[in-house]
Amino acid sequence: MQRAAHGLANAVVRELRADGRRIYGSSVTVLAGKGNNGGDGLFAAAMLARRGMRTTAVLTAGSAHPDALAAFRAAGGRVQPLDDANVEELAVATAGDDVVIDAILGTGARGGLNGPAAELVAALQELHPALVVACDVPSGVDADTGETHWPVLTARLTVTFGGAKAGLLADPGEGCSGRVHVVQIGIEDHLPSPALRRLTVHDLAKLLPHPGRRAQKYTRGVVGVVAGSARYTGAAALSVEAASVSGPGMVRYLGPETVARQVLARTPEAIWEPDEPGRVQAWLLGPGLDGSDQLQRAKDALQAAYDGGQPAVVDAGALELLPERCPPNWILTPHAGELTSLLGRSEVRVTRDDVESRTLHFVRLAAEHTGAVVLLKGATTLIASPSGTVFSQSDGNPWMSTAGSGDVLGGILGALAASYAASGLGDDGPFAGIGIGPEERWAAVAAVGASIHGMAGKAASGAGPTTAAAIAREVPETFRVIHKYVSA
Ligand SMILES: NC(=O)C1=CN([C@@H]2O[C@H](COP(=O)(O)OP(=O)(O)OC[C@H]3O[C@@H](n4cnc5c(N)ncnc54)[C@H](O)[C@@H]3O)[C@@H](O)[C@H]2O)[C@@H](O)CC1
Ligand SMILES: Nc1ncnc2c1ncn2[C@@H]1O[C@H](COP(=O)(O)OP(=O)(O)O)[C@@H](O)[C@H]1O
Ligand SMILES: [K+]
Repeated sequence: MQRAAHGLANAVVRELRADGRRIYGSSVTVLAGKGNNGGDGLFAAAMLARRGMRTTAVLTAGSAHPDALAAFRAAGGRVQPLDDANVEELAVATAGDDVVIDAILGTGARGGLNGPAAELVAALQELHPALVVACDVPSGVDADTGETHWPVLTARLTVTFGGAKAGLLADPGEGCSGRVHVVQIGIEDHLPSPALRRLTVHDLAKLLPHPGRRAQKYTRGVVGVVAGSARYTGAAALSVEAASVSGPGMVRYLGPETVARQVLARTPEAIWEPDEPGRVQAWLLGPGLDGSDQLQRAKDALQAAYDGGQPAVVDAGALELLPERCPPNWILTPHAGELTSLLGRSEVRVTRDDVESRTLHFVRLAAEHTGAVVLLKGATTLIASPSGTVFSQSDGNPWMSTAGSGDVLGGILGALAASYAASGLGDDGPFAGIGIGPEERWAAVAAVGASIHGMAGKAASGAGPTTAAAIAREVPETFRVIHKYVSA
């Protein structure tokens, strides 16, 4: 507990300094529940009091961790028990402080806040405190799932102990957590492996395909794309362009001539295949499909992938064409609405709101039911392997929620699938090197793609508007940025 509290207090100090604030004389209120989470918060506040901060503890449950409360009092902290009568007054006083530490509930929570604690948090959230730091997990967020019991005080920073909890890496929990800082407290070897894995840029540097000296276009992977239609020409143009800049040996485009002309005007490197495609190592099927001819091409390609054992990235309209059970090297890329329909195909009746409030649960369920890798798009992208492993990538920014952004993601994924299919995902390769087992490698490939898409989008946006085309144009530079981390 001392290590956790120390890590929390240090993080508060760093955050204040980064804001250009002095530590001595600044004010902090810790909202402390009765369990060990409150104990961590009180010990941390005691350390901050000893550094000259004005500290208040609002006890949300009447009692508090006895040793931590004693340490807090001994350090000169002021104690305020919360009750029905003083909620408003304490909310206003707390919102005026330089820092609020949320230490009401941690991993021992059952359900969310209620009573005066819920009222206090709801009132504080409205008052927008300057800096909220959550202790271990924002109170009300389920640490194991990211499911959220409102109200929750949105944190700028969550200081968590031992390892990043799944609830901090899956929406809606991630949306309440801000940046996540992990403090090692010496119990790491005894913890089970984390339920969610997030690839870092160092992981990406190890995993990205890199052409060998004697590479030629067929050994680098050929991706076949069935996308777009007379109505949605842009989906074809964007997905082919994105595939083409994501490092395959070649892109073959299948579609009507009118669309192909526009695709080739943008990406002259692509090959148009009116109907019978040449050899491909992986497929991208679905963005912007419309009309019976394009749907038929997608069906034929899906069948070819099934018969030939090739990976297929299946998006948008092509999600309707899936067999009951997919091969494990297929990557389905629904957004929350499409996941709702996908689950409906296996008699799981849910709404989009259900999916958005339980992202981890439903992405896992979809992978289990379809047998494929399922990549659920959103601010945080979750990628579930049918074997049960889930990756979580959150590298983009909200400006990326723009028409065609998903088509670009499809192109990146199709190209990566072709590259890895051509080079193999062998047992002694880089995936094994970072502890990714054979049954979770296609999910890792999808996580690599989601991460590249996010990084490219963030670079294209800076902190302002961007377009899908601009995201695609940033992909080669994103590869170069990642390669700088090789052996770093
Ligand atoms: N497990 C460990 O090894 C470590 C745990 N630590 C801290 O301990 C925390 C977990 O502590 P606890 O197990 O005491 O649990 P919590 O501090 O999360 O809270 C549990 C207490 O709150 C009550 N409670 C549960 N749900 C409630 C609700 N909805 N409304 C009001 N009260 C509720 C429980 O009856 C219990 O008394 C972690 O989050 C972390 O901050 C750290 O000190 C480091 C080590
Ligand atoms: N708030 C957000 N922050 C970051 N990325 C986002 C956000 N919202 C959506 N995205 C990403 O943008 C893309 C949108 O894809 P999609 O929903 O298929 O849109 P479209 O069909 O218009 O291309 C996905 O990759 C998704 O992860
Ligand atoms: K907390």
